[in-house]
Amino acid sequence: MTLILSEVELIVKQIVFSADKKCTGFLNMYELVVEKTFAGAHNLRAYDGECERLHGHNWRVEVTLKAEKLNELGMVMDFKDIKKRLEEILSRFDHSYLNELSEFKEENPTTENVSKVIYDNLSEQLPPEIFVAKVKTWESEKCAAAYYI
Ligand SMILES: Nc1nc2c(c(=O)[nH]1)N=C([C@H](O)[C@H](O)COP(=O)(O)OP(=O)(O)OP(=O)(O)O)CN2
Repeated sequence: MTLILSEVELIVKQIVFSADKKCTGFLNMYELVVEKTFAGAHNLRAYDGECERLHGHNWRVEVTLKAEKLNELGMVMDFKDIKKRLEEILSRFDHSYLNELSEFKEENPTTENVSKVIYDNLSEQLPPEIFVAKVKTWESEKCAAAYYI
């Protein structure tokens, strides 16, 4: 039952997206994935355990874009372009103490929140025909959290 409900929810979201962005269909999409890394320190406020203390990670960020149509070059978006935008966003995070950034003054810089901040930042920059389907951030080789439509 849970699976069926989440599938319905996904389809409804895609229909809403299609209506918002004036796309005609929602089943056949192109997908583009790029990946970048950064090194950043953080501590999780109010966390009952060692993660409350200052520590660092080599984070890996995977961004998935989707579009219904390709541009005149046959691309969702040039890899160079999306990588540059992602790099610009991550340049603020790289070699920084994430808790000190404005985005994480109130919210804890968890992997979930890091993904959401990147998702929101990128979404603001993209033209309406391209959307950020998912941002998945890896805090370590085995732990990741994603924010997605
Ligand atoms: N849902 C989340 N859980 C945790 C997050 C998070 O961002 N989202 N973050 C942490 C801490 O940052 C912690 O440093 C990472 O925890 P963990 O993966 O357990 O790291 P370890 O290096 O201690 O892993 P081991 O496999 O135990 O060596 C915690 N939870």
